[in-house]
Amino acid sequence: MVPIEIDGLSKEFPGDVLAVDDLDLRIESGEIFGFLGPNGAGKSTTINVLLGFVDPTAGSVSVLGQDVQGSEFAQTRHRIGVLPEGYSLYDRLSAREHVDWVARTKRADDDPDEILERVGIGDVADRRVGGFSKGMRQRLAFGMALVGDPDLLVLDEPSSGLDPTGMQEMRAIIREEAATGTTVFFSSHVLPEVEAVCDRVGIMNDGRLVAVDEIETLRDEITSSSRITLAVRSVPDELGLETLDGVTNVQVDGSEIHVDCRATTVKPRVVRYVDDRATITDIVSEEPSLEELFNRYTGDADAPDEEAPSPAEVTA
Ligand SMILES: Nc1ncnc2c1ncn2[C@@H]1O[C@H](COP(=O)(O)OP(=O)(O)OP(=O)(O)O)[C@@H](O)[C@H]1O
Repeated sequence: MVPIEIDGLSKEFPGDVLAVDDLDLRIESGEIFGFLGPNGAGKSTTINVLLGFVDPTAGSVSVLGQDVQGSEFAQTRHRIGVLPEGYSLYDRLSAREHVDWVARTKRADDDPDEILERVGIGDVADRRVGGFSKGMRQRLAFGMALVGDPDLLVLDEPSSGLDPTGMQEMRAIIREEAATGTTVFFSSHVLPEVEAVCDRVGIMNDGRLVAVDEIETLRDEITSSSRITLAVRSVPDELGLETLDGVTNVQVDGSEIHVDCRATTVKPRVVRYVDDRATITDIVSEEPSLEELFNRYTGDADAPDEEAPSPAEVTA
């Protein structure tokens, strides 16, 4: 059974807003999938369709083997752990009461204290949530998503409000969940977090999925962005590196040779080529960051977590 299968999904909102445009996506069991895109790209809409909260305008979506529009889907929801965007908590209830409430709704026998301990707020289990900081609320919402040992975790911006330690702890839990076969689908603007934990990423832009693959493969697809710098004792005259297949640019700066390659796989050939002609004293290999990939695929020169651009400003 494929945990998430999306075929030709489109969602149009009134006012001619095409939030999701003909999306095909398949997520495999146990996979940690990062769903990226600038503000307004269509991530939350896709997630809302996945959870059966929003009906598609076109296409079909099946989650844990069930059509999200079918009458059986209500039961399937119990097997999904969700951390939605803009979740609400009850200020007068304690953290334990929140987890307990989800456990009862899901008919799960989890020990709320164990869950709260796991997400790092075991010591405030009895405190009313009204006085919680943003990070504490986020940890609680994440804990609520973990109730019932879900087969699928759908997390919308899970690290929002978390400090670096909180992010690390959340990543560790995500990995633990995936190791036991849980599929994790999460949207994020925090690119290092995505890079650290995801098997594959999908990049949405203006309602369309503009890239989907392992980060390494996406890197390789970005031409001339993969750079290697070789320090040599002395640069030979007429090195001729430009003629090497896959090399897109060569710059010599003193005793350093900067070489742009079409793919990371070209780099070993560059090293061998130079090694045959000079004495190499140092090698520095640079990869484009996920942020560069993101900007490249979304055509957005600004940082991805800047203020929301209008849909018209987000171009493919
Ligand atoms: N209920 C709605 N009614 C009308 N338009 C909507 C509705 N929900 C979303 N949209 C529009 O659909 C587009 C996609 O929005 P969506 O919230 O899916 O983007 P997103 O990628 O999740 O953005 P963000 O990163 O800002 O959360 C936007 O243009 C948004 O204004």
